[in-house]
Amino acid sequence: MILLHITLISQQALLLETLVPLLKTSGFQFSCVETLEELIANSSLVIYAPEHFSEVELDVLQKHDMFDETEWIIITDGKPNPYIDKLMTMGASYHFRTPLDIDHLNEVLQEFHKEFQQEEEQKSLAPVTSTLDQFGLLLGSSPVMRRLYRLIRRASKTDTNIMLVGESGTGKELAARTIHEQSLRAEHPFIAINSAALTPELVESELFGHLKGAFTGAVSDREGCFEQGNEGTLFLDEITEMPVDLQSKLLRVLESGEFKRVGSNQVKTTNVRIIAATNRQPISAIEDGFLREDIYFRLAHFPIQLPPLRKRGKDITELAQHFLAYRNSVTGTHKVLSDSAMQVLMEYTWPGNVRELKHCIEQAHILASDTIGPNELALLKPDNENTANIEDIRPGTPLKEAERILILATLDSCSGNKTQAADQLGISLKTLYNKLEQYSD
Ligand SMILES: Nc1ncnc2c1ncn2[C@@H]1O[C@H](COP(=O)(O)OP(=O)(O)OP(=O)(O)O)[C@@H](O)[C@H]1O
Repeated sequence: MILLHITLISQQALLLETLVPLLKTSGFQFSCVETLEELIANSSLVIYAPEHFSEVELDVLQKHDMFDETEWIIITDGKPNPYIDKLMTMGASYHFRTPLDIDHLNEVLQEFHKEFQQEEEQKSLAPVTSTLDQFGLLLGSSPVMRRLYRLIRRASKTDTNIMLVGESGTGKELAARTIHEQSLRAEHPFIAINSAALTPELVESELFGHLKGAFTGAVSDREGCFEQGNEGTLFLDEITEMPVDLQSKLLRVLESGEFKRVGSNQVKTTNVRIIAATNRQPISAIEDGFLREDIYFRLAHFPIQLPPLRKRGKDITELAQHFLAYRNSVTGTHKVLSDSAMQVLMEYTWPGNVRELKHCIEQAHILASDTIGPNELALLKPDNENTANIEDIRPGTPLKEAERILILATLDSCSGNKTQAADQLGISLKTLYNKLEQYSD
């Protein structure tokens, strides 16, 4: 049996009297200490009931990254305290106020116990291709990823709309699928739509469907995502690229659950959960006119930030090992990464995040005979043909090749931000997507 540990930190006699019997029978291994400093490592869950909570305690928690691997339940007398608010934004799970609702607390403990146990069981079943933790479809063991897993776990239990914010290639779609698969809607469809990859007319018809003859090319009636995804989850990727007038229509559906197919007057109803994603920071997208403020507030009950790969420390090399192990298993090879290649991977800034890393390893696996060294990390080499070197454009360079180099170089100078690159190049985001797709073939 897996033993999970819970620690209570409190010096309050009355509270101890109520809590100790509950915790002793909660299924966790239990210990009780008086101060934060005495907290032992490897508790899965901590219940912290400080008499006073000030900047000093907050500092201790922050300094030791105490939220990275442990779930925290805070108990206070409920008086307003800005440091407690900060604590909650740092990743504490629950805040209970005295007098305690013991039944609710017990429910929460049982939920955590079940979740932890499932996690441990999954870990022991996982194939040993790497040492990375996996949560749903996401891989990564870094503190920032663990925090993300916690947020996702909490979000999955609710039915509110969600906004995922993160650079391109950080795994927003994987996160959305994970939330869906862990939610009560898991048995129903997950429908993904990328607003940037469609023309404004098509986005509307994709979302709401259309009647035959509603526009040129509408040769038959068609269901949109809101109908197909009824009872399920609708993933709206690149929401900030959706035309603003369409965002108003979307807002109406979010408020009323009602919509009309393009070309129809018949009102239909839908029950979908929206998970929207963007690689722009929402507040600046609102300021720049790319996102309606009201839609942001509708969607951002639960804003979740996905960390860029460069902030994920050792995840970089472990993900590289994971992608390599996968290629090895598919092709029956045993190729390895050299230490110097690992060093190069750690030093690179990864503007394209995990997607870029995956492609880089896949390509290196093809190029290397046994050992992948810095030379095989093709995407990172400045003189490689895949790298866009603007000096390579000369009179006589084939137009298509010049265009490819220019597009990739612009994307590189915008740190992988496609919207910004498309703006600078004077082309639509849709065109940029299409071009990049051609280059990846
Ligand atoms: N944490 C992760 N673990 C494993 N694979 C990942 C992770 N994050 C991203 N990937 C891989 O990287 C690629 C891009 O992921 P995904 O499409 O989810 O990113 P995104 O943030 O939605 O990108 P974009 O904004 O460009 O649409 C996929 O191949 C995915 O499998």
